[in-house]
Amino acid sequence: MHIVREVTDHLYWIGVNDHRLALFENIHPIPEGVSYNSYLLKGEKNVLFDTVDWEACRQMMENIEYVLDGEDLDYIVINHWEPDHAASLQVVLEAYPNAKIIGNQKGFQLAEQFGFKIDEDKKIVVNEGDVVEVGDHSLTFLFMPMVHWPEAMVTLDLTNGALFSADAFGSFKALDGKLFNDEVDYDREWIDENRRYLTNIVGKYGPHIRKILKKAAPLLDQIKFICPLHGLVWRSDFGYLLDKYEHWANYEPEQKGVVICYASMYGNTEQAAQALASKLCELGVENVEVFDVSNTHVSYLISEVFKNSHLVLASCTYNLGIFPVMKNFLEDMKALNVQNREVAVIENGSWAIRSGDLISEFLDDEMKQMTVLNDRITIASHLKEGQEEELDELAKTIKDSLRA
Ligand SMILES: Cc1cc2nc3c(=O)[nH]c(=O)nc-3n(C[C@H](O)[C@H](O)[C@H](O)COP(=O)(O)O)c2cc1C
Repeated sequence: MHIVREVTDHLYWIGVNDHRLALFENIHPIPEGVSYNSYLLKGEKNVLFDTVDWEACRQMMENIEYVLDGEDLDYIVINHWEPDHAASLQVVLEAYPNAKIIGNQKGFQLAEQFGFKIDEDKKIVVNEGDVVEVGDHSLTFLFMPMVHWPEAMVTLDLTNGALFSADAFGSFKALDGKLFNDEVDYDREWIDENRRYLTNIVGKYGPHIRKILKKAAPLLDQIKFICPLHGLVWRSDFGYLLDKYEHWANYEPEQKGVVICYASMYGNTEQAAQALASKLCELGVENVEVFDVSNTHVSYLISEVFKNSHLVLASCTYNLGIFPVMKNFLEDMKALNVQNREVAVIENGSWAIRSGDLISEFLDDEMKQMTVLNDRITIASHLKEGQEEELDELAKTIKDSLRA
């Protein structure tokens, strides 16, 4: 049975939802699933835009067959050769051997590396800005290297205004029947999974995202649909989405808020984190969130850090080092280029307390523009009664800094 939705006249979403995959890229949990989007234009020439993960191939093939309704496939545009989008290409080619493949030079190199067998006379190699006529539609191409692979490009159908944006503007979360951004309450139901996808997968490439946003700006008037390879199709409210991307790509927080992340074995560091959270809330600070680093997948922590302006790192000492899960979180922040945040540190230890110094050194030496607030709290095993004042001071410092 086909599962197809119309994007606009003659253009169909023929993608597939996946609720079975536990870990996207075998690393990021996706409890709400993911969609692999593929699109089919049925016109004077029939054009397929990207394919789907191997896992989802059978459903996509049924969808293609239904839309083509006995006609042949003329072209396949591959914007991105990552296997969750290109893996099913070989099967499509076997079913529709006359189809020509439109891609860029780097993409075809990758295709060869991944073992695709594509006849030379089937390849149409495009350069940035080329216009290719496919029947009554004209396609043009913008390259967006490292968002998030080197060959990635977007294709704009100049005839109907559909931008096939590859992984840009993509999101975790299965569509489950919905297709358009205006069919959901995006800010409530989708933005967190969108942010988690973007920040963890292409967070590192903020400057590259800025470049493609700049390149695409003059074309904005012509874009009527943004069709990413994961998540919803956008047909309204582009400003909302672009604003979010501007923040993420510039490493600017979306809101004033405090993310308290603690790493604790016996609960004493945790107690300090919770006490600080309660004091902040009592002072009227909004957007306070607390996370146990041991029990929260790091992709959620990264997403929260991109969203908020302030971070509290509370860690016990472990073999003269930072507690391993906290160290991993720091390394991940560094790898994803997190920067420009205000940070407070709480340390704990029972005989040689080192975690505070080490966290501060990491923030100063390994990351960019991370401002460490002065009032570090040091706990010798368990918070002493007299330390309440220190917590009050820290809460006040954070509040003042949020106001600045
Ligand atoms: C394997 C292991 C290594 C530790 N290494 C250190 C250390 O190097 N320096 C130190 O002061 N405390 C060390 N500790 C003790 C804890 O950091 C300390 O008891 C701390 O108060 C625990 O905080 P928590 O209650 O939040 O887990 C270690 C504990 C364990 C189990």
